[in-house]
Amino acid sequence: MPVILSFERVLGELLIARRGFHGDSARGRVVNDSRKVLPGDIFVAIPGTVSDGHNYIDAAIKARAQVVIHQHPLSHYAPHTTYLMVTSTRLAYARCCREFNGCPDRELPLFGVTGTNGKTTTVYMIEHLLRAGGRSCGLISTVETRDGKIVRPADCTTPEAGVLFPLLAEMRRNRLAAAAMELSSHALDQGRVAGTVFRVAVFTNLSGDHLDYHRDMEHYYHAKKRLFTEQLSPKGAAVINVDDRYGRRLADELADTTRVITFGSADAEAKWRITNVELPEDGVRFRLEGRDEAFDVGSNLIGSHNIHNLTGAILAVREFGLTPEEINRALAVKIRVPGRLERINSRKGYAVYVDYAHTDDALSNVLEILRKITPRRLIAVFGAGGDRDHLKRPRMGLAAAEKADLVILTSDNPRSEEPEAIIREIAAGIPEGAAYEIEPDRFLAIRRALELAEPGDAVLIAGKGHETYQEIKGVRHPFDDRKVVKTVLSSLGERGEPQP
Ligand SMILES: CC(=O)N[C@H]1[C@@H](OP(=O)(O)OP(=O)(O)OC[C@H]2O[C@@H](n3ccc(=O)[nH]c3=O)[C@H](O)[C@@H]2O)O[C@H](CO)[C@@H](O)[C@@H]1O[C@H](C)C(=O)N[C@@H](C)C(=O)N[C@H](CCC(=O)O)C(=O)O
Ligand SMILES: Nc1ncnc2c1ncn2[C@@H]1O[C@H](COP(=O)(O)OP(=O)(O)OP(=O)(O)O)[C@@H](O)[C@H]1O
Ligand SMILES: N[C@H](CCC[C@H](N)C(=O)O)C(=O)O
Ligand SMILES: [Mg+2]
Repeated sequence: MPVILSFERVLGELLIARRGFHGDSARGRVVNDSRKVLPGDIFVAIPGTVSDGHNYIDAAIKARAQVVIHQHPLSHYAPHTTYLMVTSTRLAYARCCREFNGCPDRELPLFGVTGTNGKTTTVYMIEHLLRAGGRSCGLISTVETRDGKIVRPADCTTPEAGVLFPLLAEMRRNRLAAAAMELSSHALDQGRVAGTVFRVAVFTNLSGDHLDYHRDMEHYYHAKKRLFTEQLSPKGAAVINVDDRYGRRLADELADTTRVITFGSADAEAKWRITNVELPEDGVRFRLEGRDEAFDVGSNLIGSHNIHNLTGAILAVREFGLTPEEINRALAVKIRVPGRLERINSRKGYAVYVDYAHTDDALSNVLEILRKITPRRLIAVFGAGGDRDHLKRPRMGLAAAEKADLVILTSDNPRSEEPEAIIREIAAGIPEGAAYEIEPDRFLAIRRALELAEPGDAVLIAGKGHETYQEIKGVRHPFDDRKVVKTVLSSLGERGEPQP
């Protein structure tokens, strides 16, 4: 019967095994996919959501893996191979990736942001504030990663450990002062950042999403909470939005163990309160009041949700020593978050907004914001991702029908599902009598909305934001809402300019 080893013991064994391989210590990468194994690699067998890495151990050995890390006893053991059994191969994998990349988080202060909505926006704000304040900052986000030299489009929100730690190590080699990264609930649940220490952790909010994966809100909440209970430095700070009910709960549950910095609206019980809110058409203005200090904030980003995102970012960078003066200087420079309320004007006099709202909460929020600044009708075009949370679909239908004058349901990465079936699930939430149309072809849906729009109207095209593809049956076809809008506007002779 194999013995379960502690991680420290595993590391010790790995260092010996790596030295032993042809005397070449550079060999021995940690790999969790048998298809990527090269001679001398360490293969980690991870039980996944689709298959189980334990089924691929023979394939990994055939590809000449030198070491196998597993968590279940095996039916047979090959000669000339070192087997290490641990309680969780997922955690061992992340911790090995971290160690083999020199534990970059020891010298690179990390800002982690989690929550259902607002993560990307908040990490962009943190990066902006730090950079404008003279501190270079790496970025790991749903849109792209930036390591200080190279900007790469992102494949996911939080990369798996085998991609993440080399990226953080590169940031450290590039002498960045800090890094801001998004933590998805999947990443936290799967321990993609196990062992990593964060300087500041920000909680934006929690609402219904990803219940296909987490089963219920309680599991979803606990996945998010791990950032604060398992990954935050004892000297670090938790910045929490207590206008959100899960945020209030998190702040309460952390109060005895963690330095918690709460923020919320004027009447919230919070260390920092948001007052004097102004929501003009071209940005936001508000005052942030602490116990003994206050400062006035202004930004080009529109919408009350961005007041919360900005506050989270501001309180995070204050932990890094930025002063209110530095923060205000930085905010005087425009912030741009790709695909988040990006506005394109038509010559005819209506506005088009491309946004990444893909939950009912986000849709409802964004439509409320547009309602305040739109003189006439609101037209919303959106769909819902295939092979993802089904429960949010009817709620998205309801939220949009309640807040928009006309809804056009279309496709948004149907993946392996039938587009019409997804649309039917969204439509099931639309109340009787609400105005809606169905056009599964997203290009035609956008064209239909722009043809219907009159001067003074606003068209919201939601769900894809920065994305540049439409994924149908495993194939990603080029599709960028922003480009499609411009193409359609040109074809209608109404091409306007994007608003800065
Ligand atoms: C549900 C989920 O998170 N899945 C992720 C997870 O896959 P998994 O562990 O379930 O892997 P699996 O396919 O069951 O395979 C199990 C193991 O066998 C190995 N294997 C498999 C086949 C083979 O021939 N040989 C082999 O060794 C695999 O490499 C894996 O280690 O780990 C994989 C590698 O790390 C990820 O690519 C994969 O992301 C999939 C593509 C995905 O769609 N993830 C989404 C849901 C996601 O993570 N999204 C969040 C954002 C959500 C948000 O917006 O809030 C993100 O952080 O991006
Ligand atoms: N604080 C917020 N509260 C509610 N809605 C928000 C908030 N911030 C952003 N949104 C809405 O959610 C959309 C997605 O925002 P963002 O990309 O910042 O979120 P995210 O948490 O990174 O999402 P993802 O889980 O896809 O990575 C925005 O386009 C906007 O419509
Ligand atoms: N980043 C989120 C939202 C994607 C929204 C939509 N465009 C989709 O592809 O489902 C996710 O992975 O769930
Ligand atoms: Mg994101």
